[in-house]
Amino acid sequence: MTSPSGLRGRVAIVTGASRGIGRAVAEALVAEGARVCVTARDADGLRRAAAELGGVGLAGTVADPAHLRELTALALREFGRIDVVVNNAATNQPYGPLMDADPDRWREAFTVNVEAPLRLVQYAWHAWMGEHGGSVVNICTEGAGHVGPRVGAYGTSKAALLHLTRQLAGELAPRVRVNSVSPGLVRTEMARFVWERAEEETAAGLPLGRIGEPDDVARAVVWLTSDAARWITGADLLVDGGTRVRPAYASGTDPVHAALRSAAPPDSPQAAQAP
Ligand SMILES: NC(=O)c1ccc[n+]([C@@H]2O[C@H](COP(=O)([O-])OP(=O)(O)OC[C@H]3O[C@@H](n4cnc5c(N)ncnc54)[C@H](O)[C@@H]3O)[C@@H](O)[C@H]2O)c1
Repeated sequence: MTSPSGLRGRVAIVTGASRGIGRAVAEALVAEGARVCVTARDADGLRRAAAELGGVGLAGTVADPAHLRELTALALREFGRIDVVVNNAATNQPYGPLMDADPDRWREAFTVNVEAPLRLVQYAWHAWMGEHGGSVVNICTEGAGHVGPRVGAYGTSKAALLHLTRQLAGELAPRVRVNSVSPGLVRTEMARFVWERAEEETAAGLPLGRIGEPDDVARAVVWLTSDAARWITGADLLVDGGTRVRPAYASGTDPVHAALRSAAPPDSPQAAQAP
């Protein structure tokens, strides 16, 4: 029987899958009947994850193109096809002000967060997807549009990944769909330094009233890879509890919205008397 998502029997490569969002994505894909080939730097965590997922794993860094080539070869050798690539692994060190940015760390952000996703898609395209089709999801961030303290390299690299997503969507259509998911604050190790300090305030400022869990993001990723999203490419799906509508509906402090709230509705008697 085919699954409604069309993912049963398909094969997915997921990077950064030993924990957090990547792990949840791999679990959700397996729940849909897909087989997974996973990678992460942490060899023990990855071995455990691959075993629990019933998939295969190869520990290493996505910064190394040879590792990505081996990963692609492993998926083909073990499963004979590659239908889905999820570029999830990323580095997010607090880099400090850009005027003091260390060139090596700046390069690291772009190597891991931008170049590695491109390389993996290149290898998967040439090995399988270019001929047989497939779908790619890049994990960006809701924060890519914001200017923030100490995160300039990360934000800039993720903004580049957003554009890479659109560029690839154009170049690889109609064979391969390429989309991105942009999470807000999610309870993972990477963001621990934020949610440990500011979970309550962040949740209070979100229309949906809580920070994200890895599975919230995984469901969106799986949907984008599935046949349900078959006419979607080049899109970015925000999975963020409503961050973009926060000023209007949650904080009530935006002066424009305060003025709008106090203005009379167009069919009220006050509005009719207005000059
Ligand atoms: N957690 C959040 O609030 C949040 C918000 C927006 C975007 N994101 C994005 O979600 C994605 C997943 O982040 P997370 O929060 O689950 O992080 P995490 O730190 O919990 O997990 C990261 C995973 O990536 C792997 N990884 C990191 N660098 C790697 C490398 N060079 N090579 C191979 N594997 C590597 C780690 O081993 C781990 O498995 C990232 O792209 C991140 O930028 C996270």
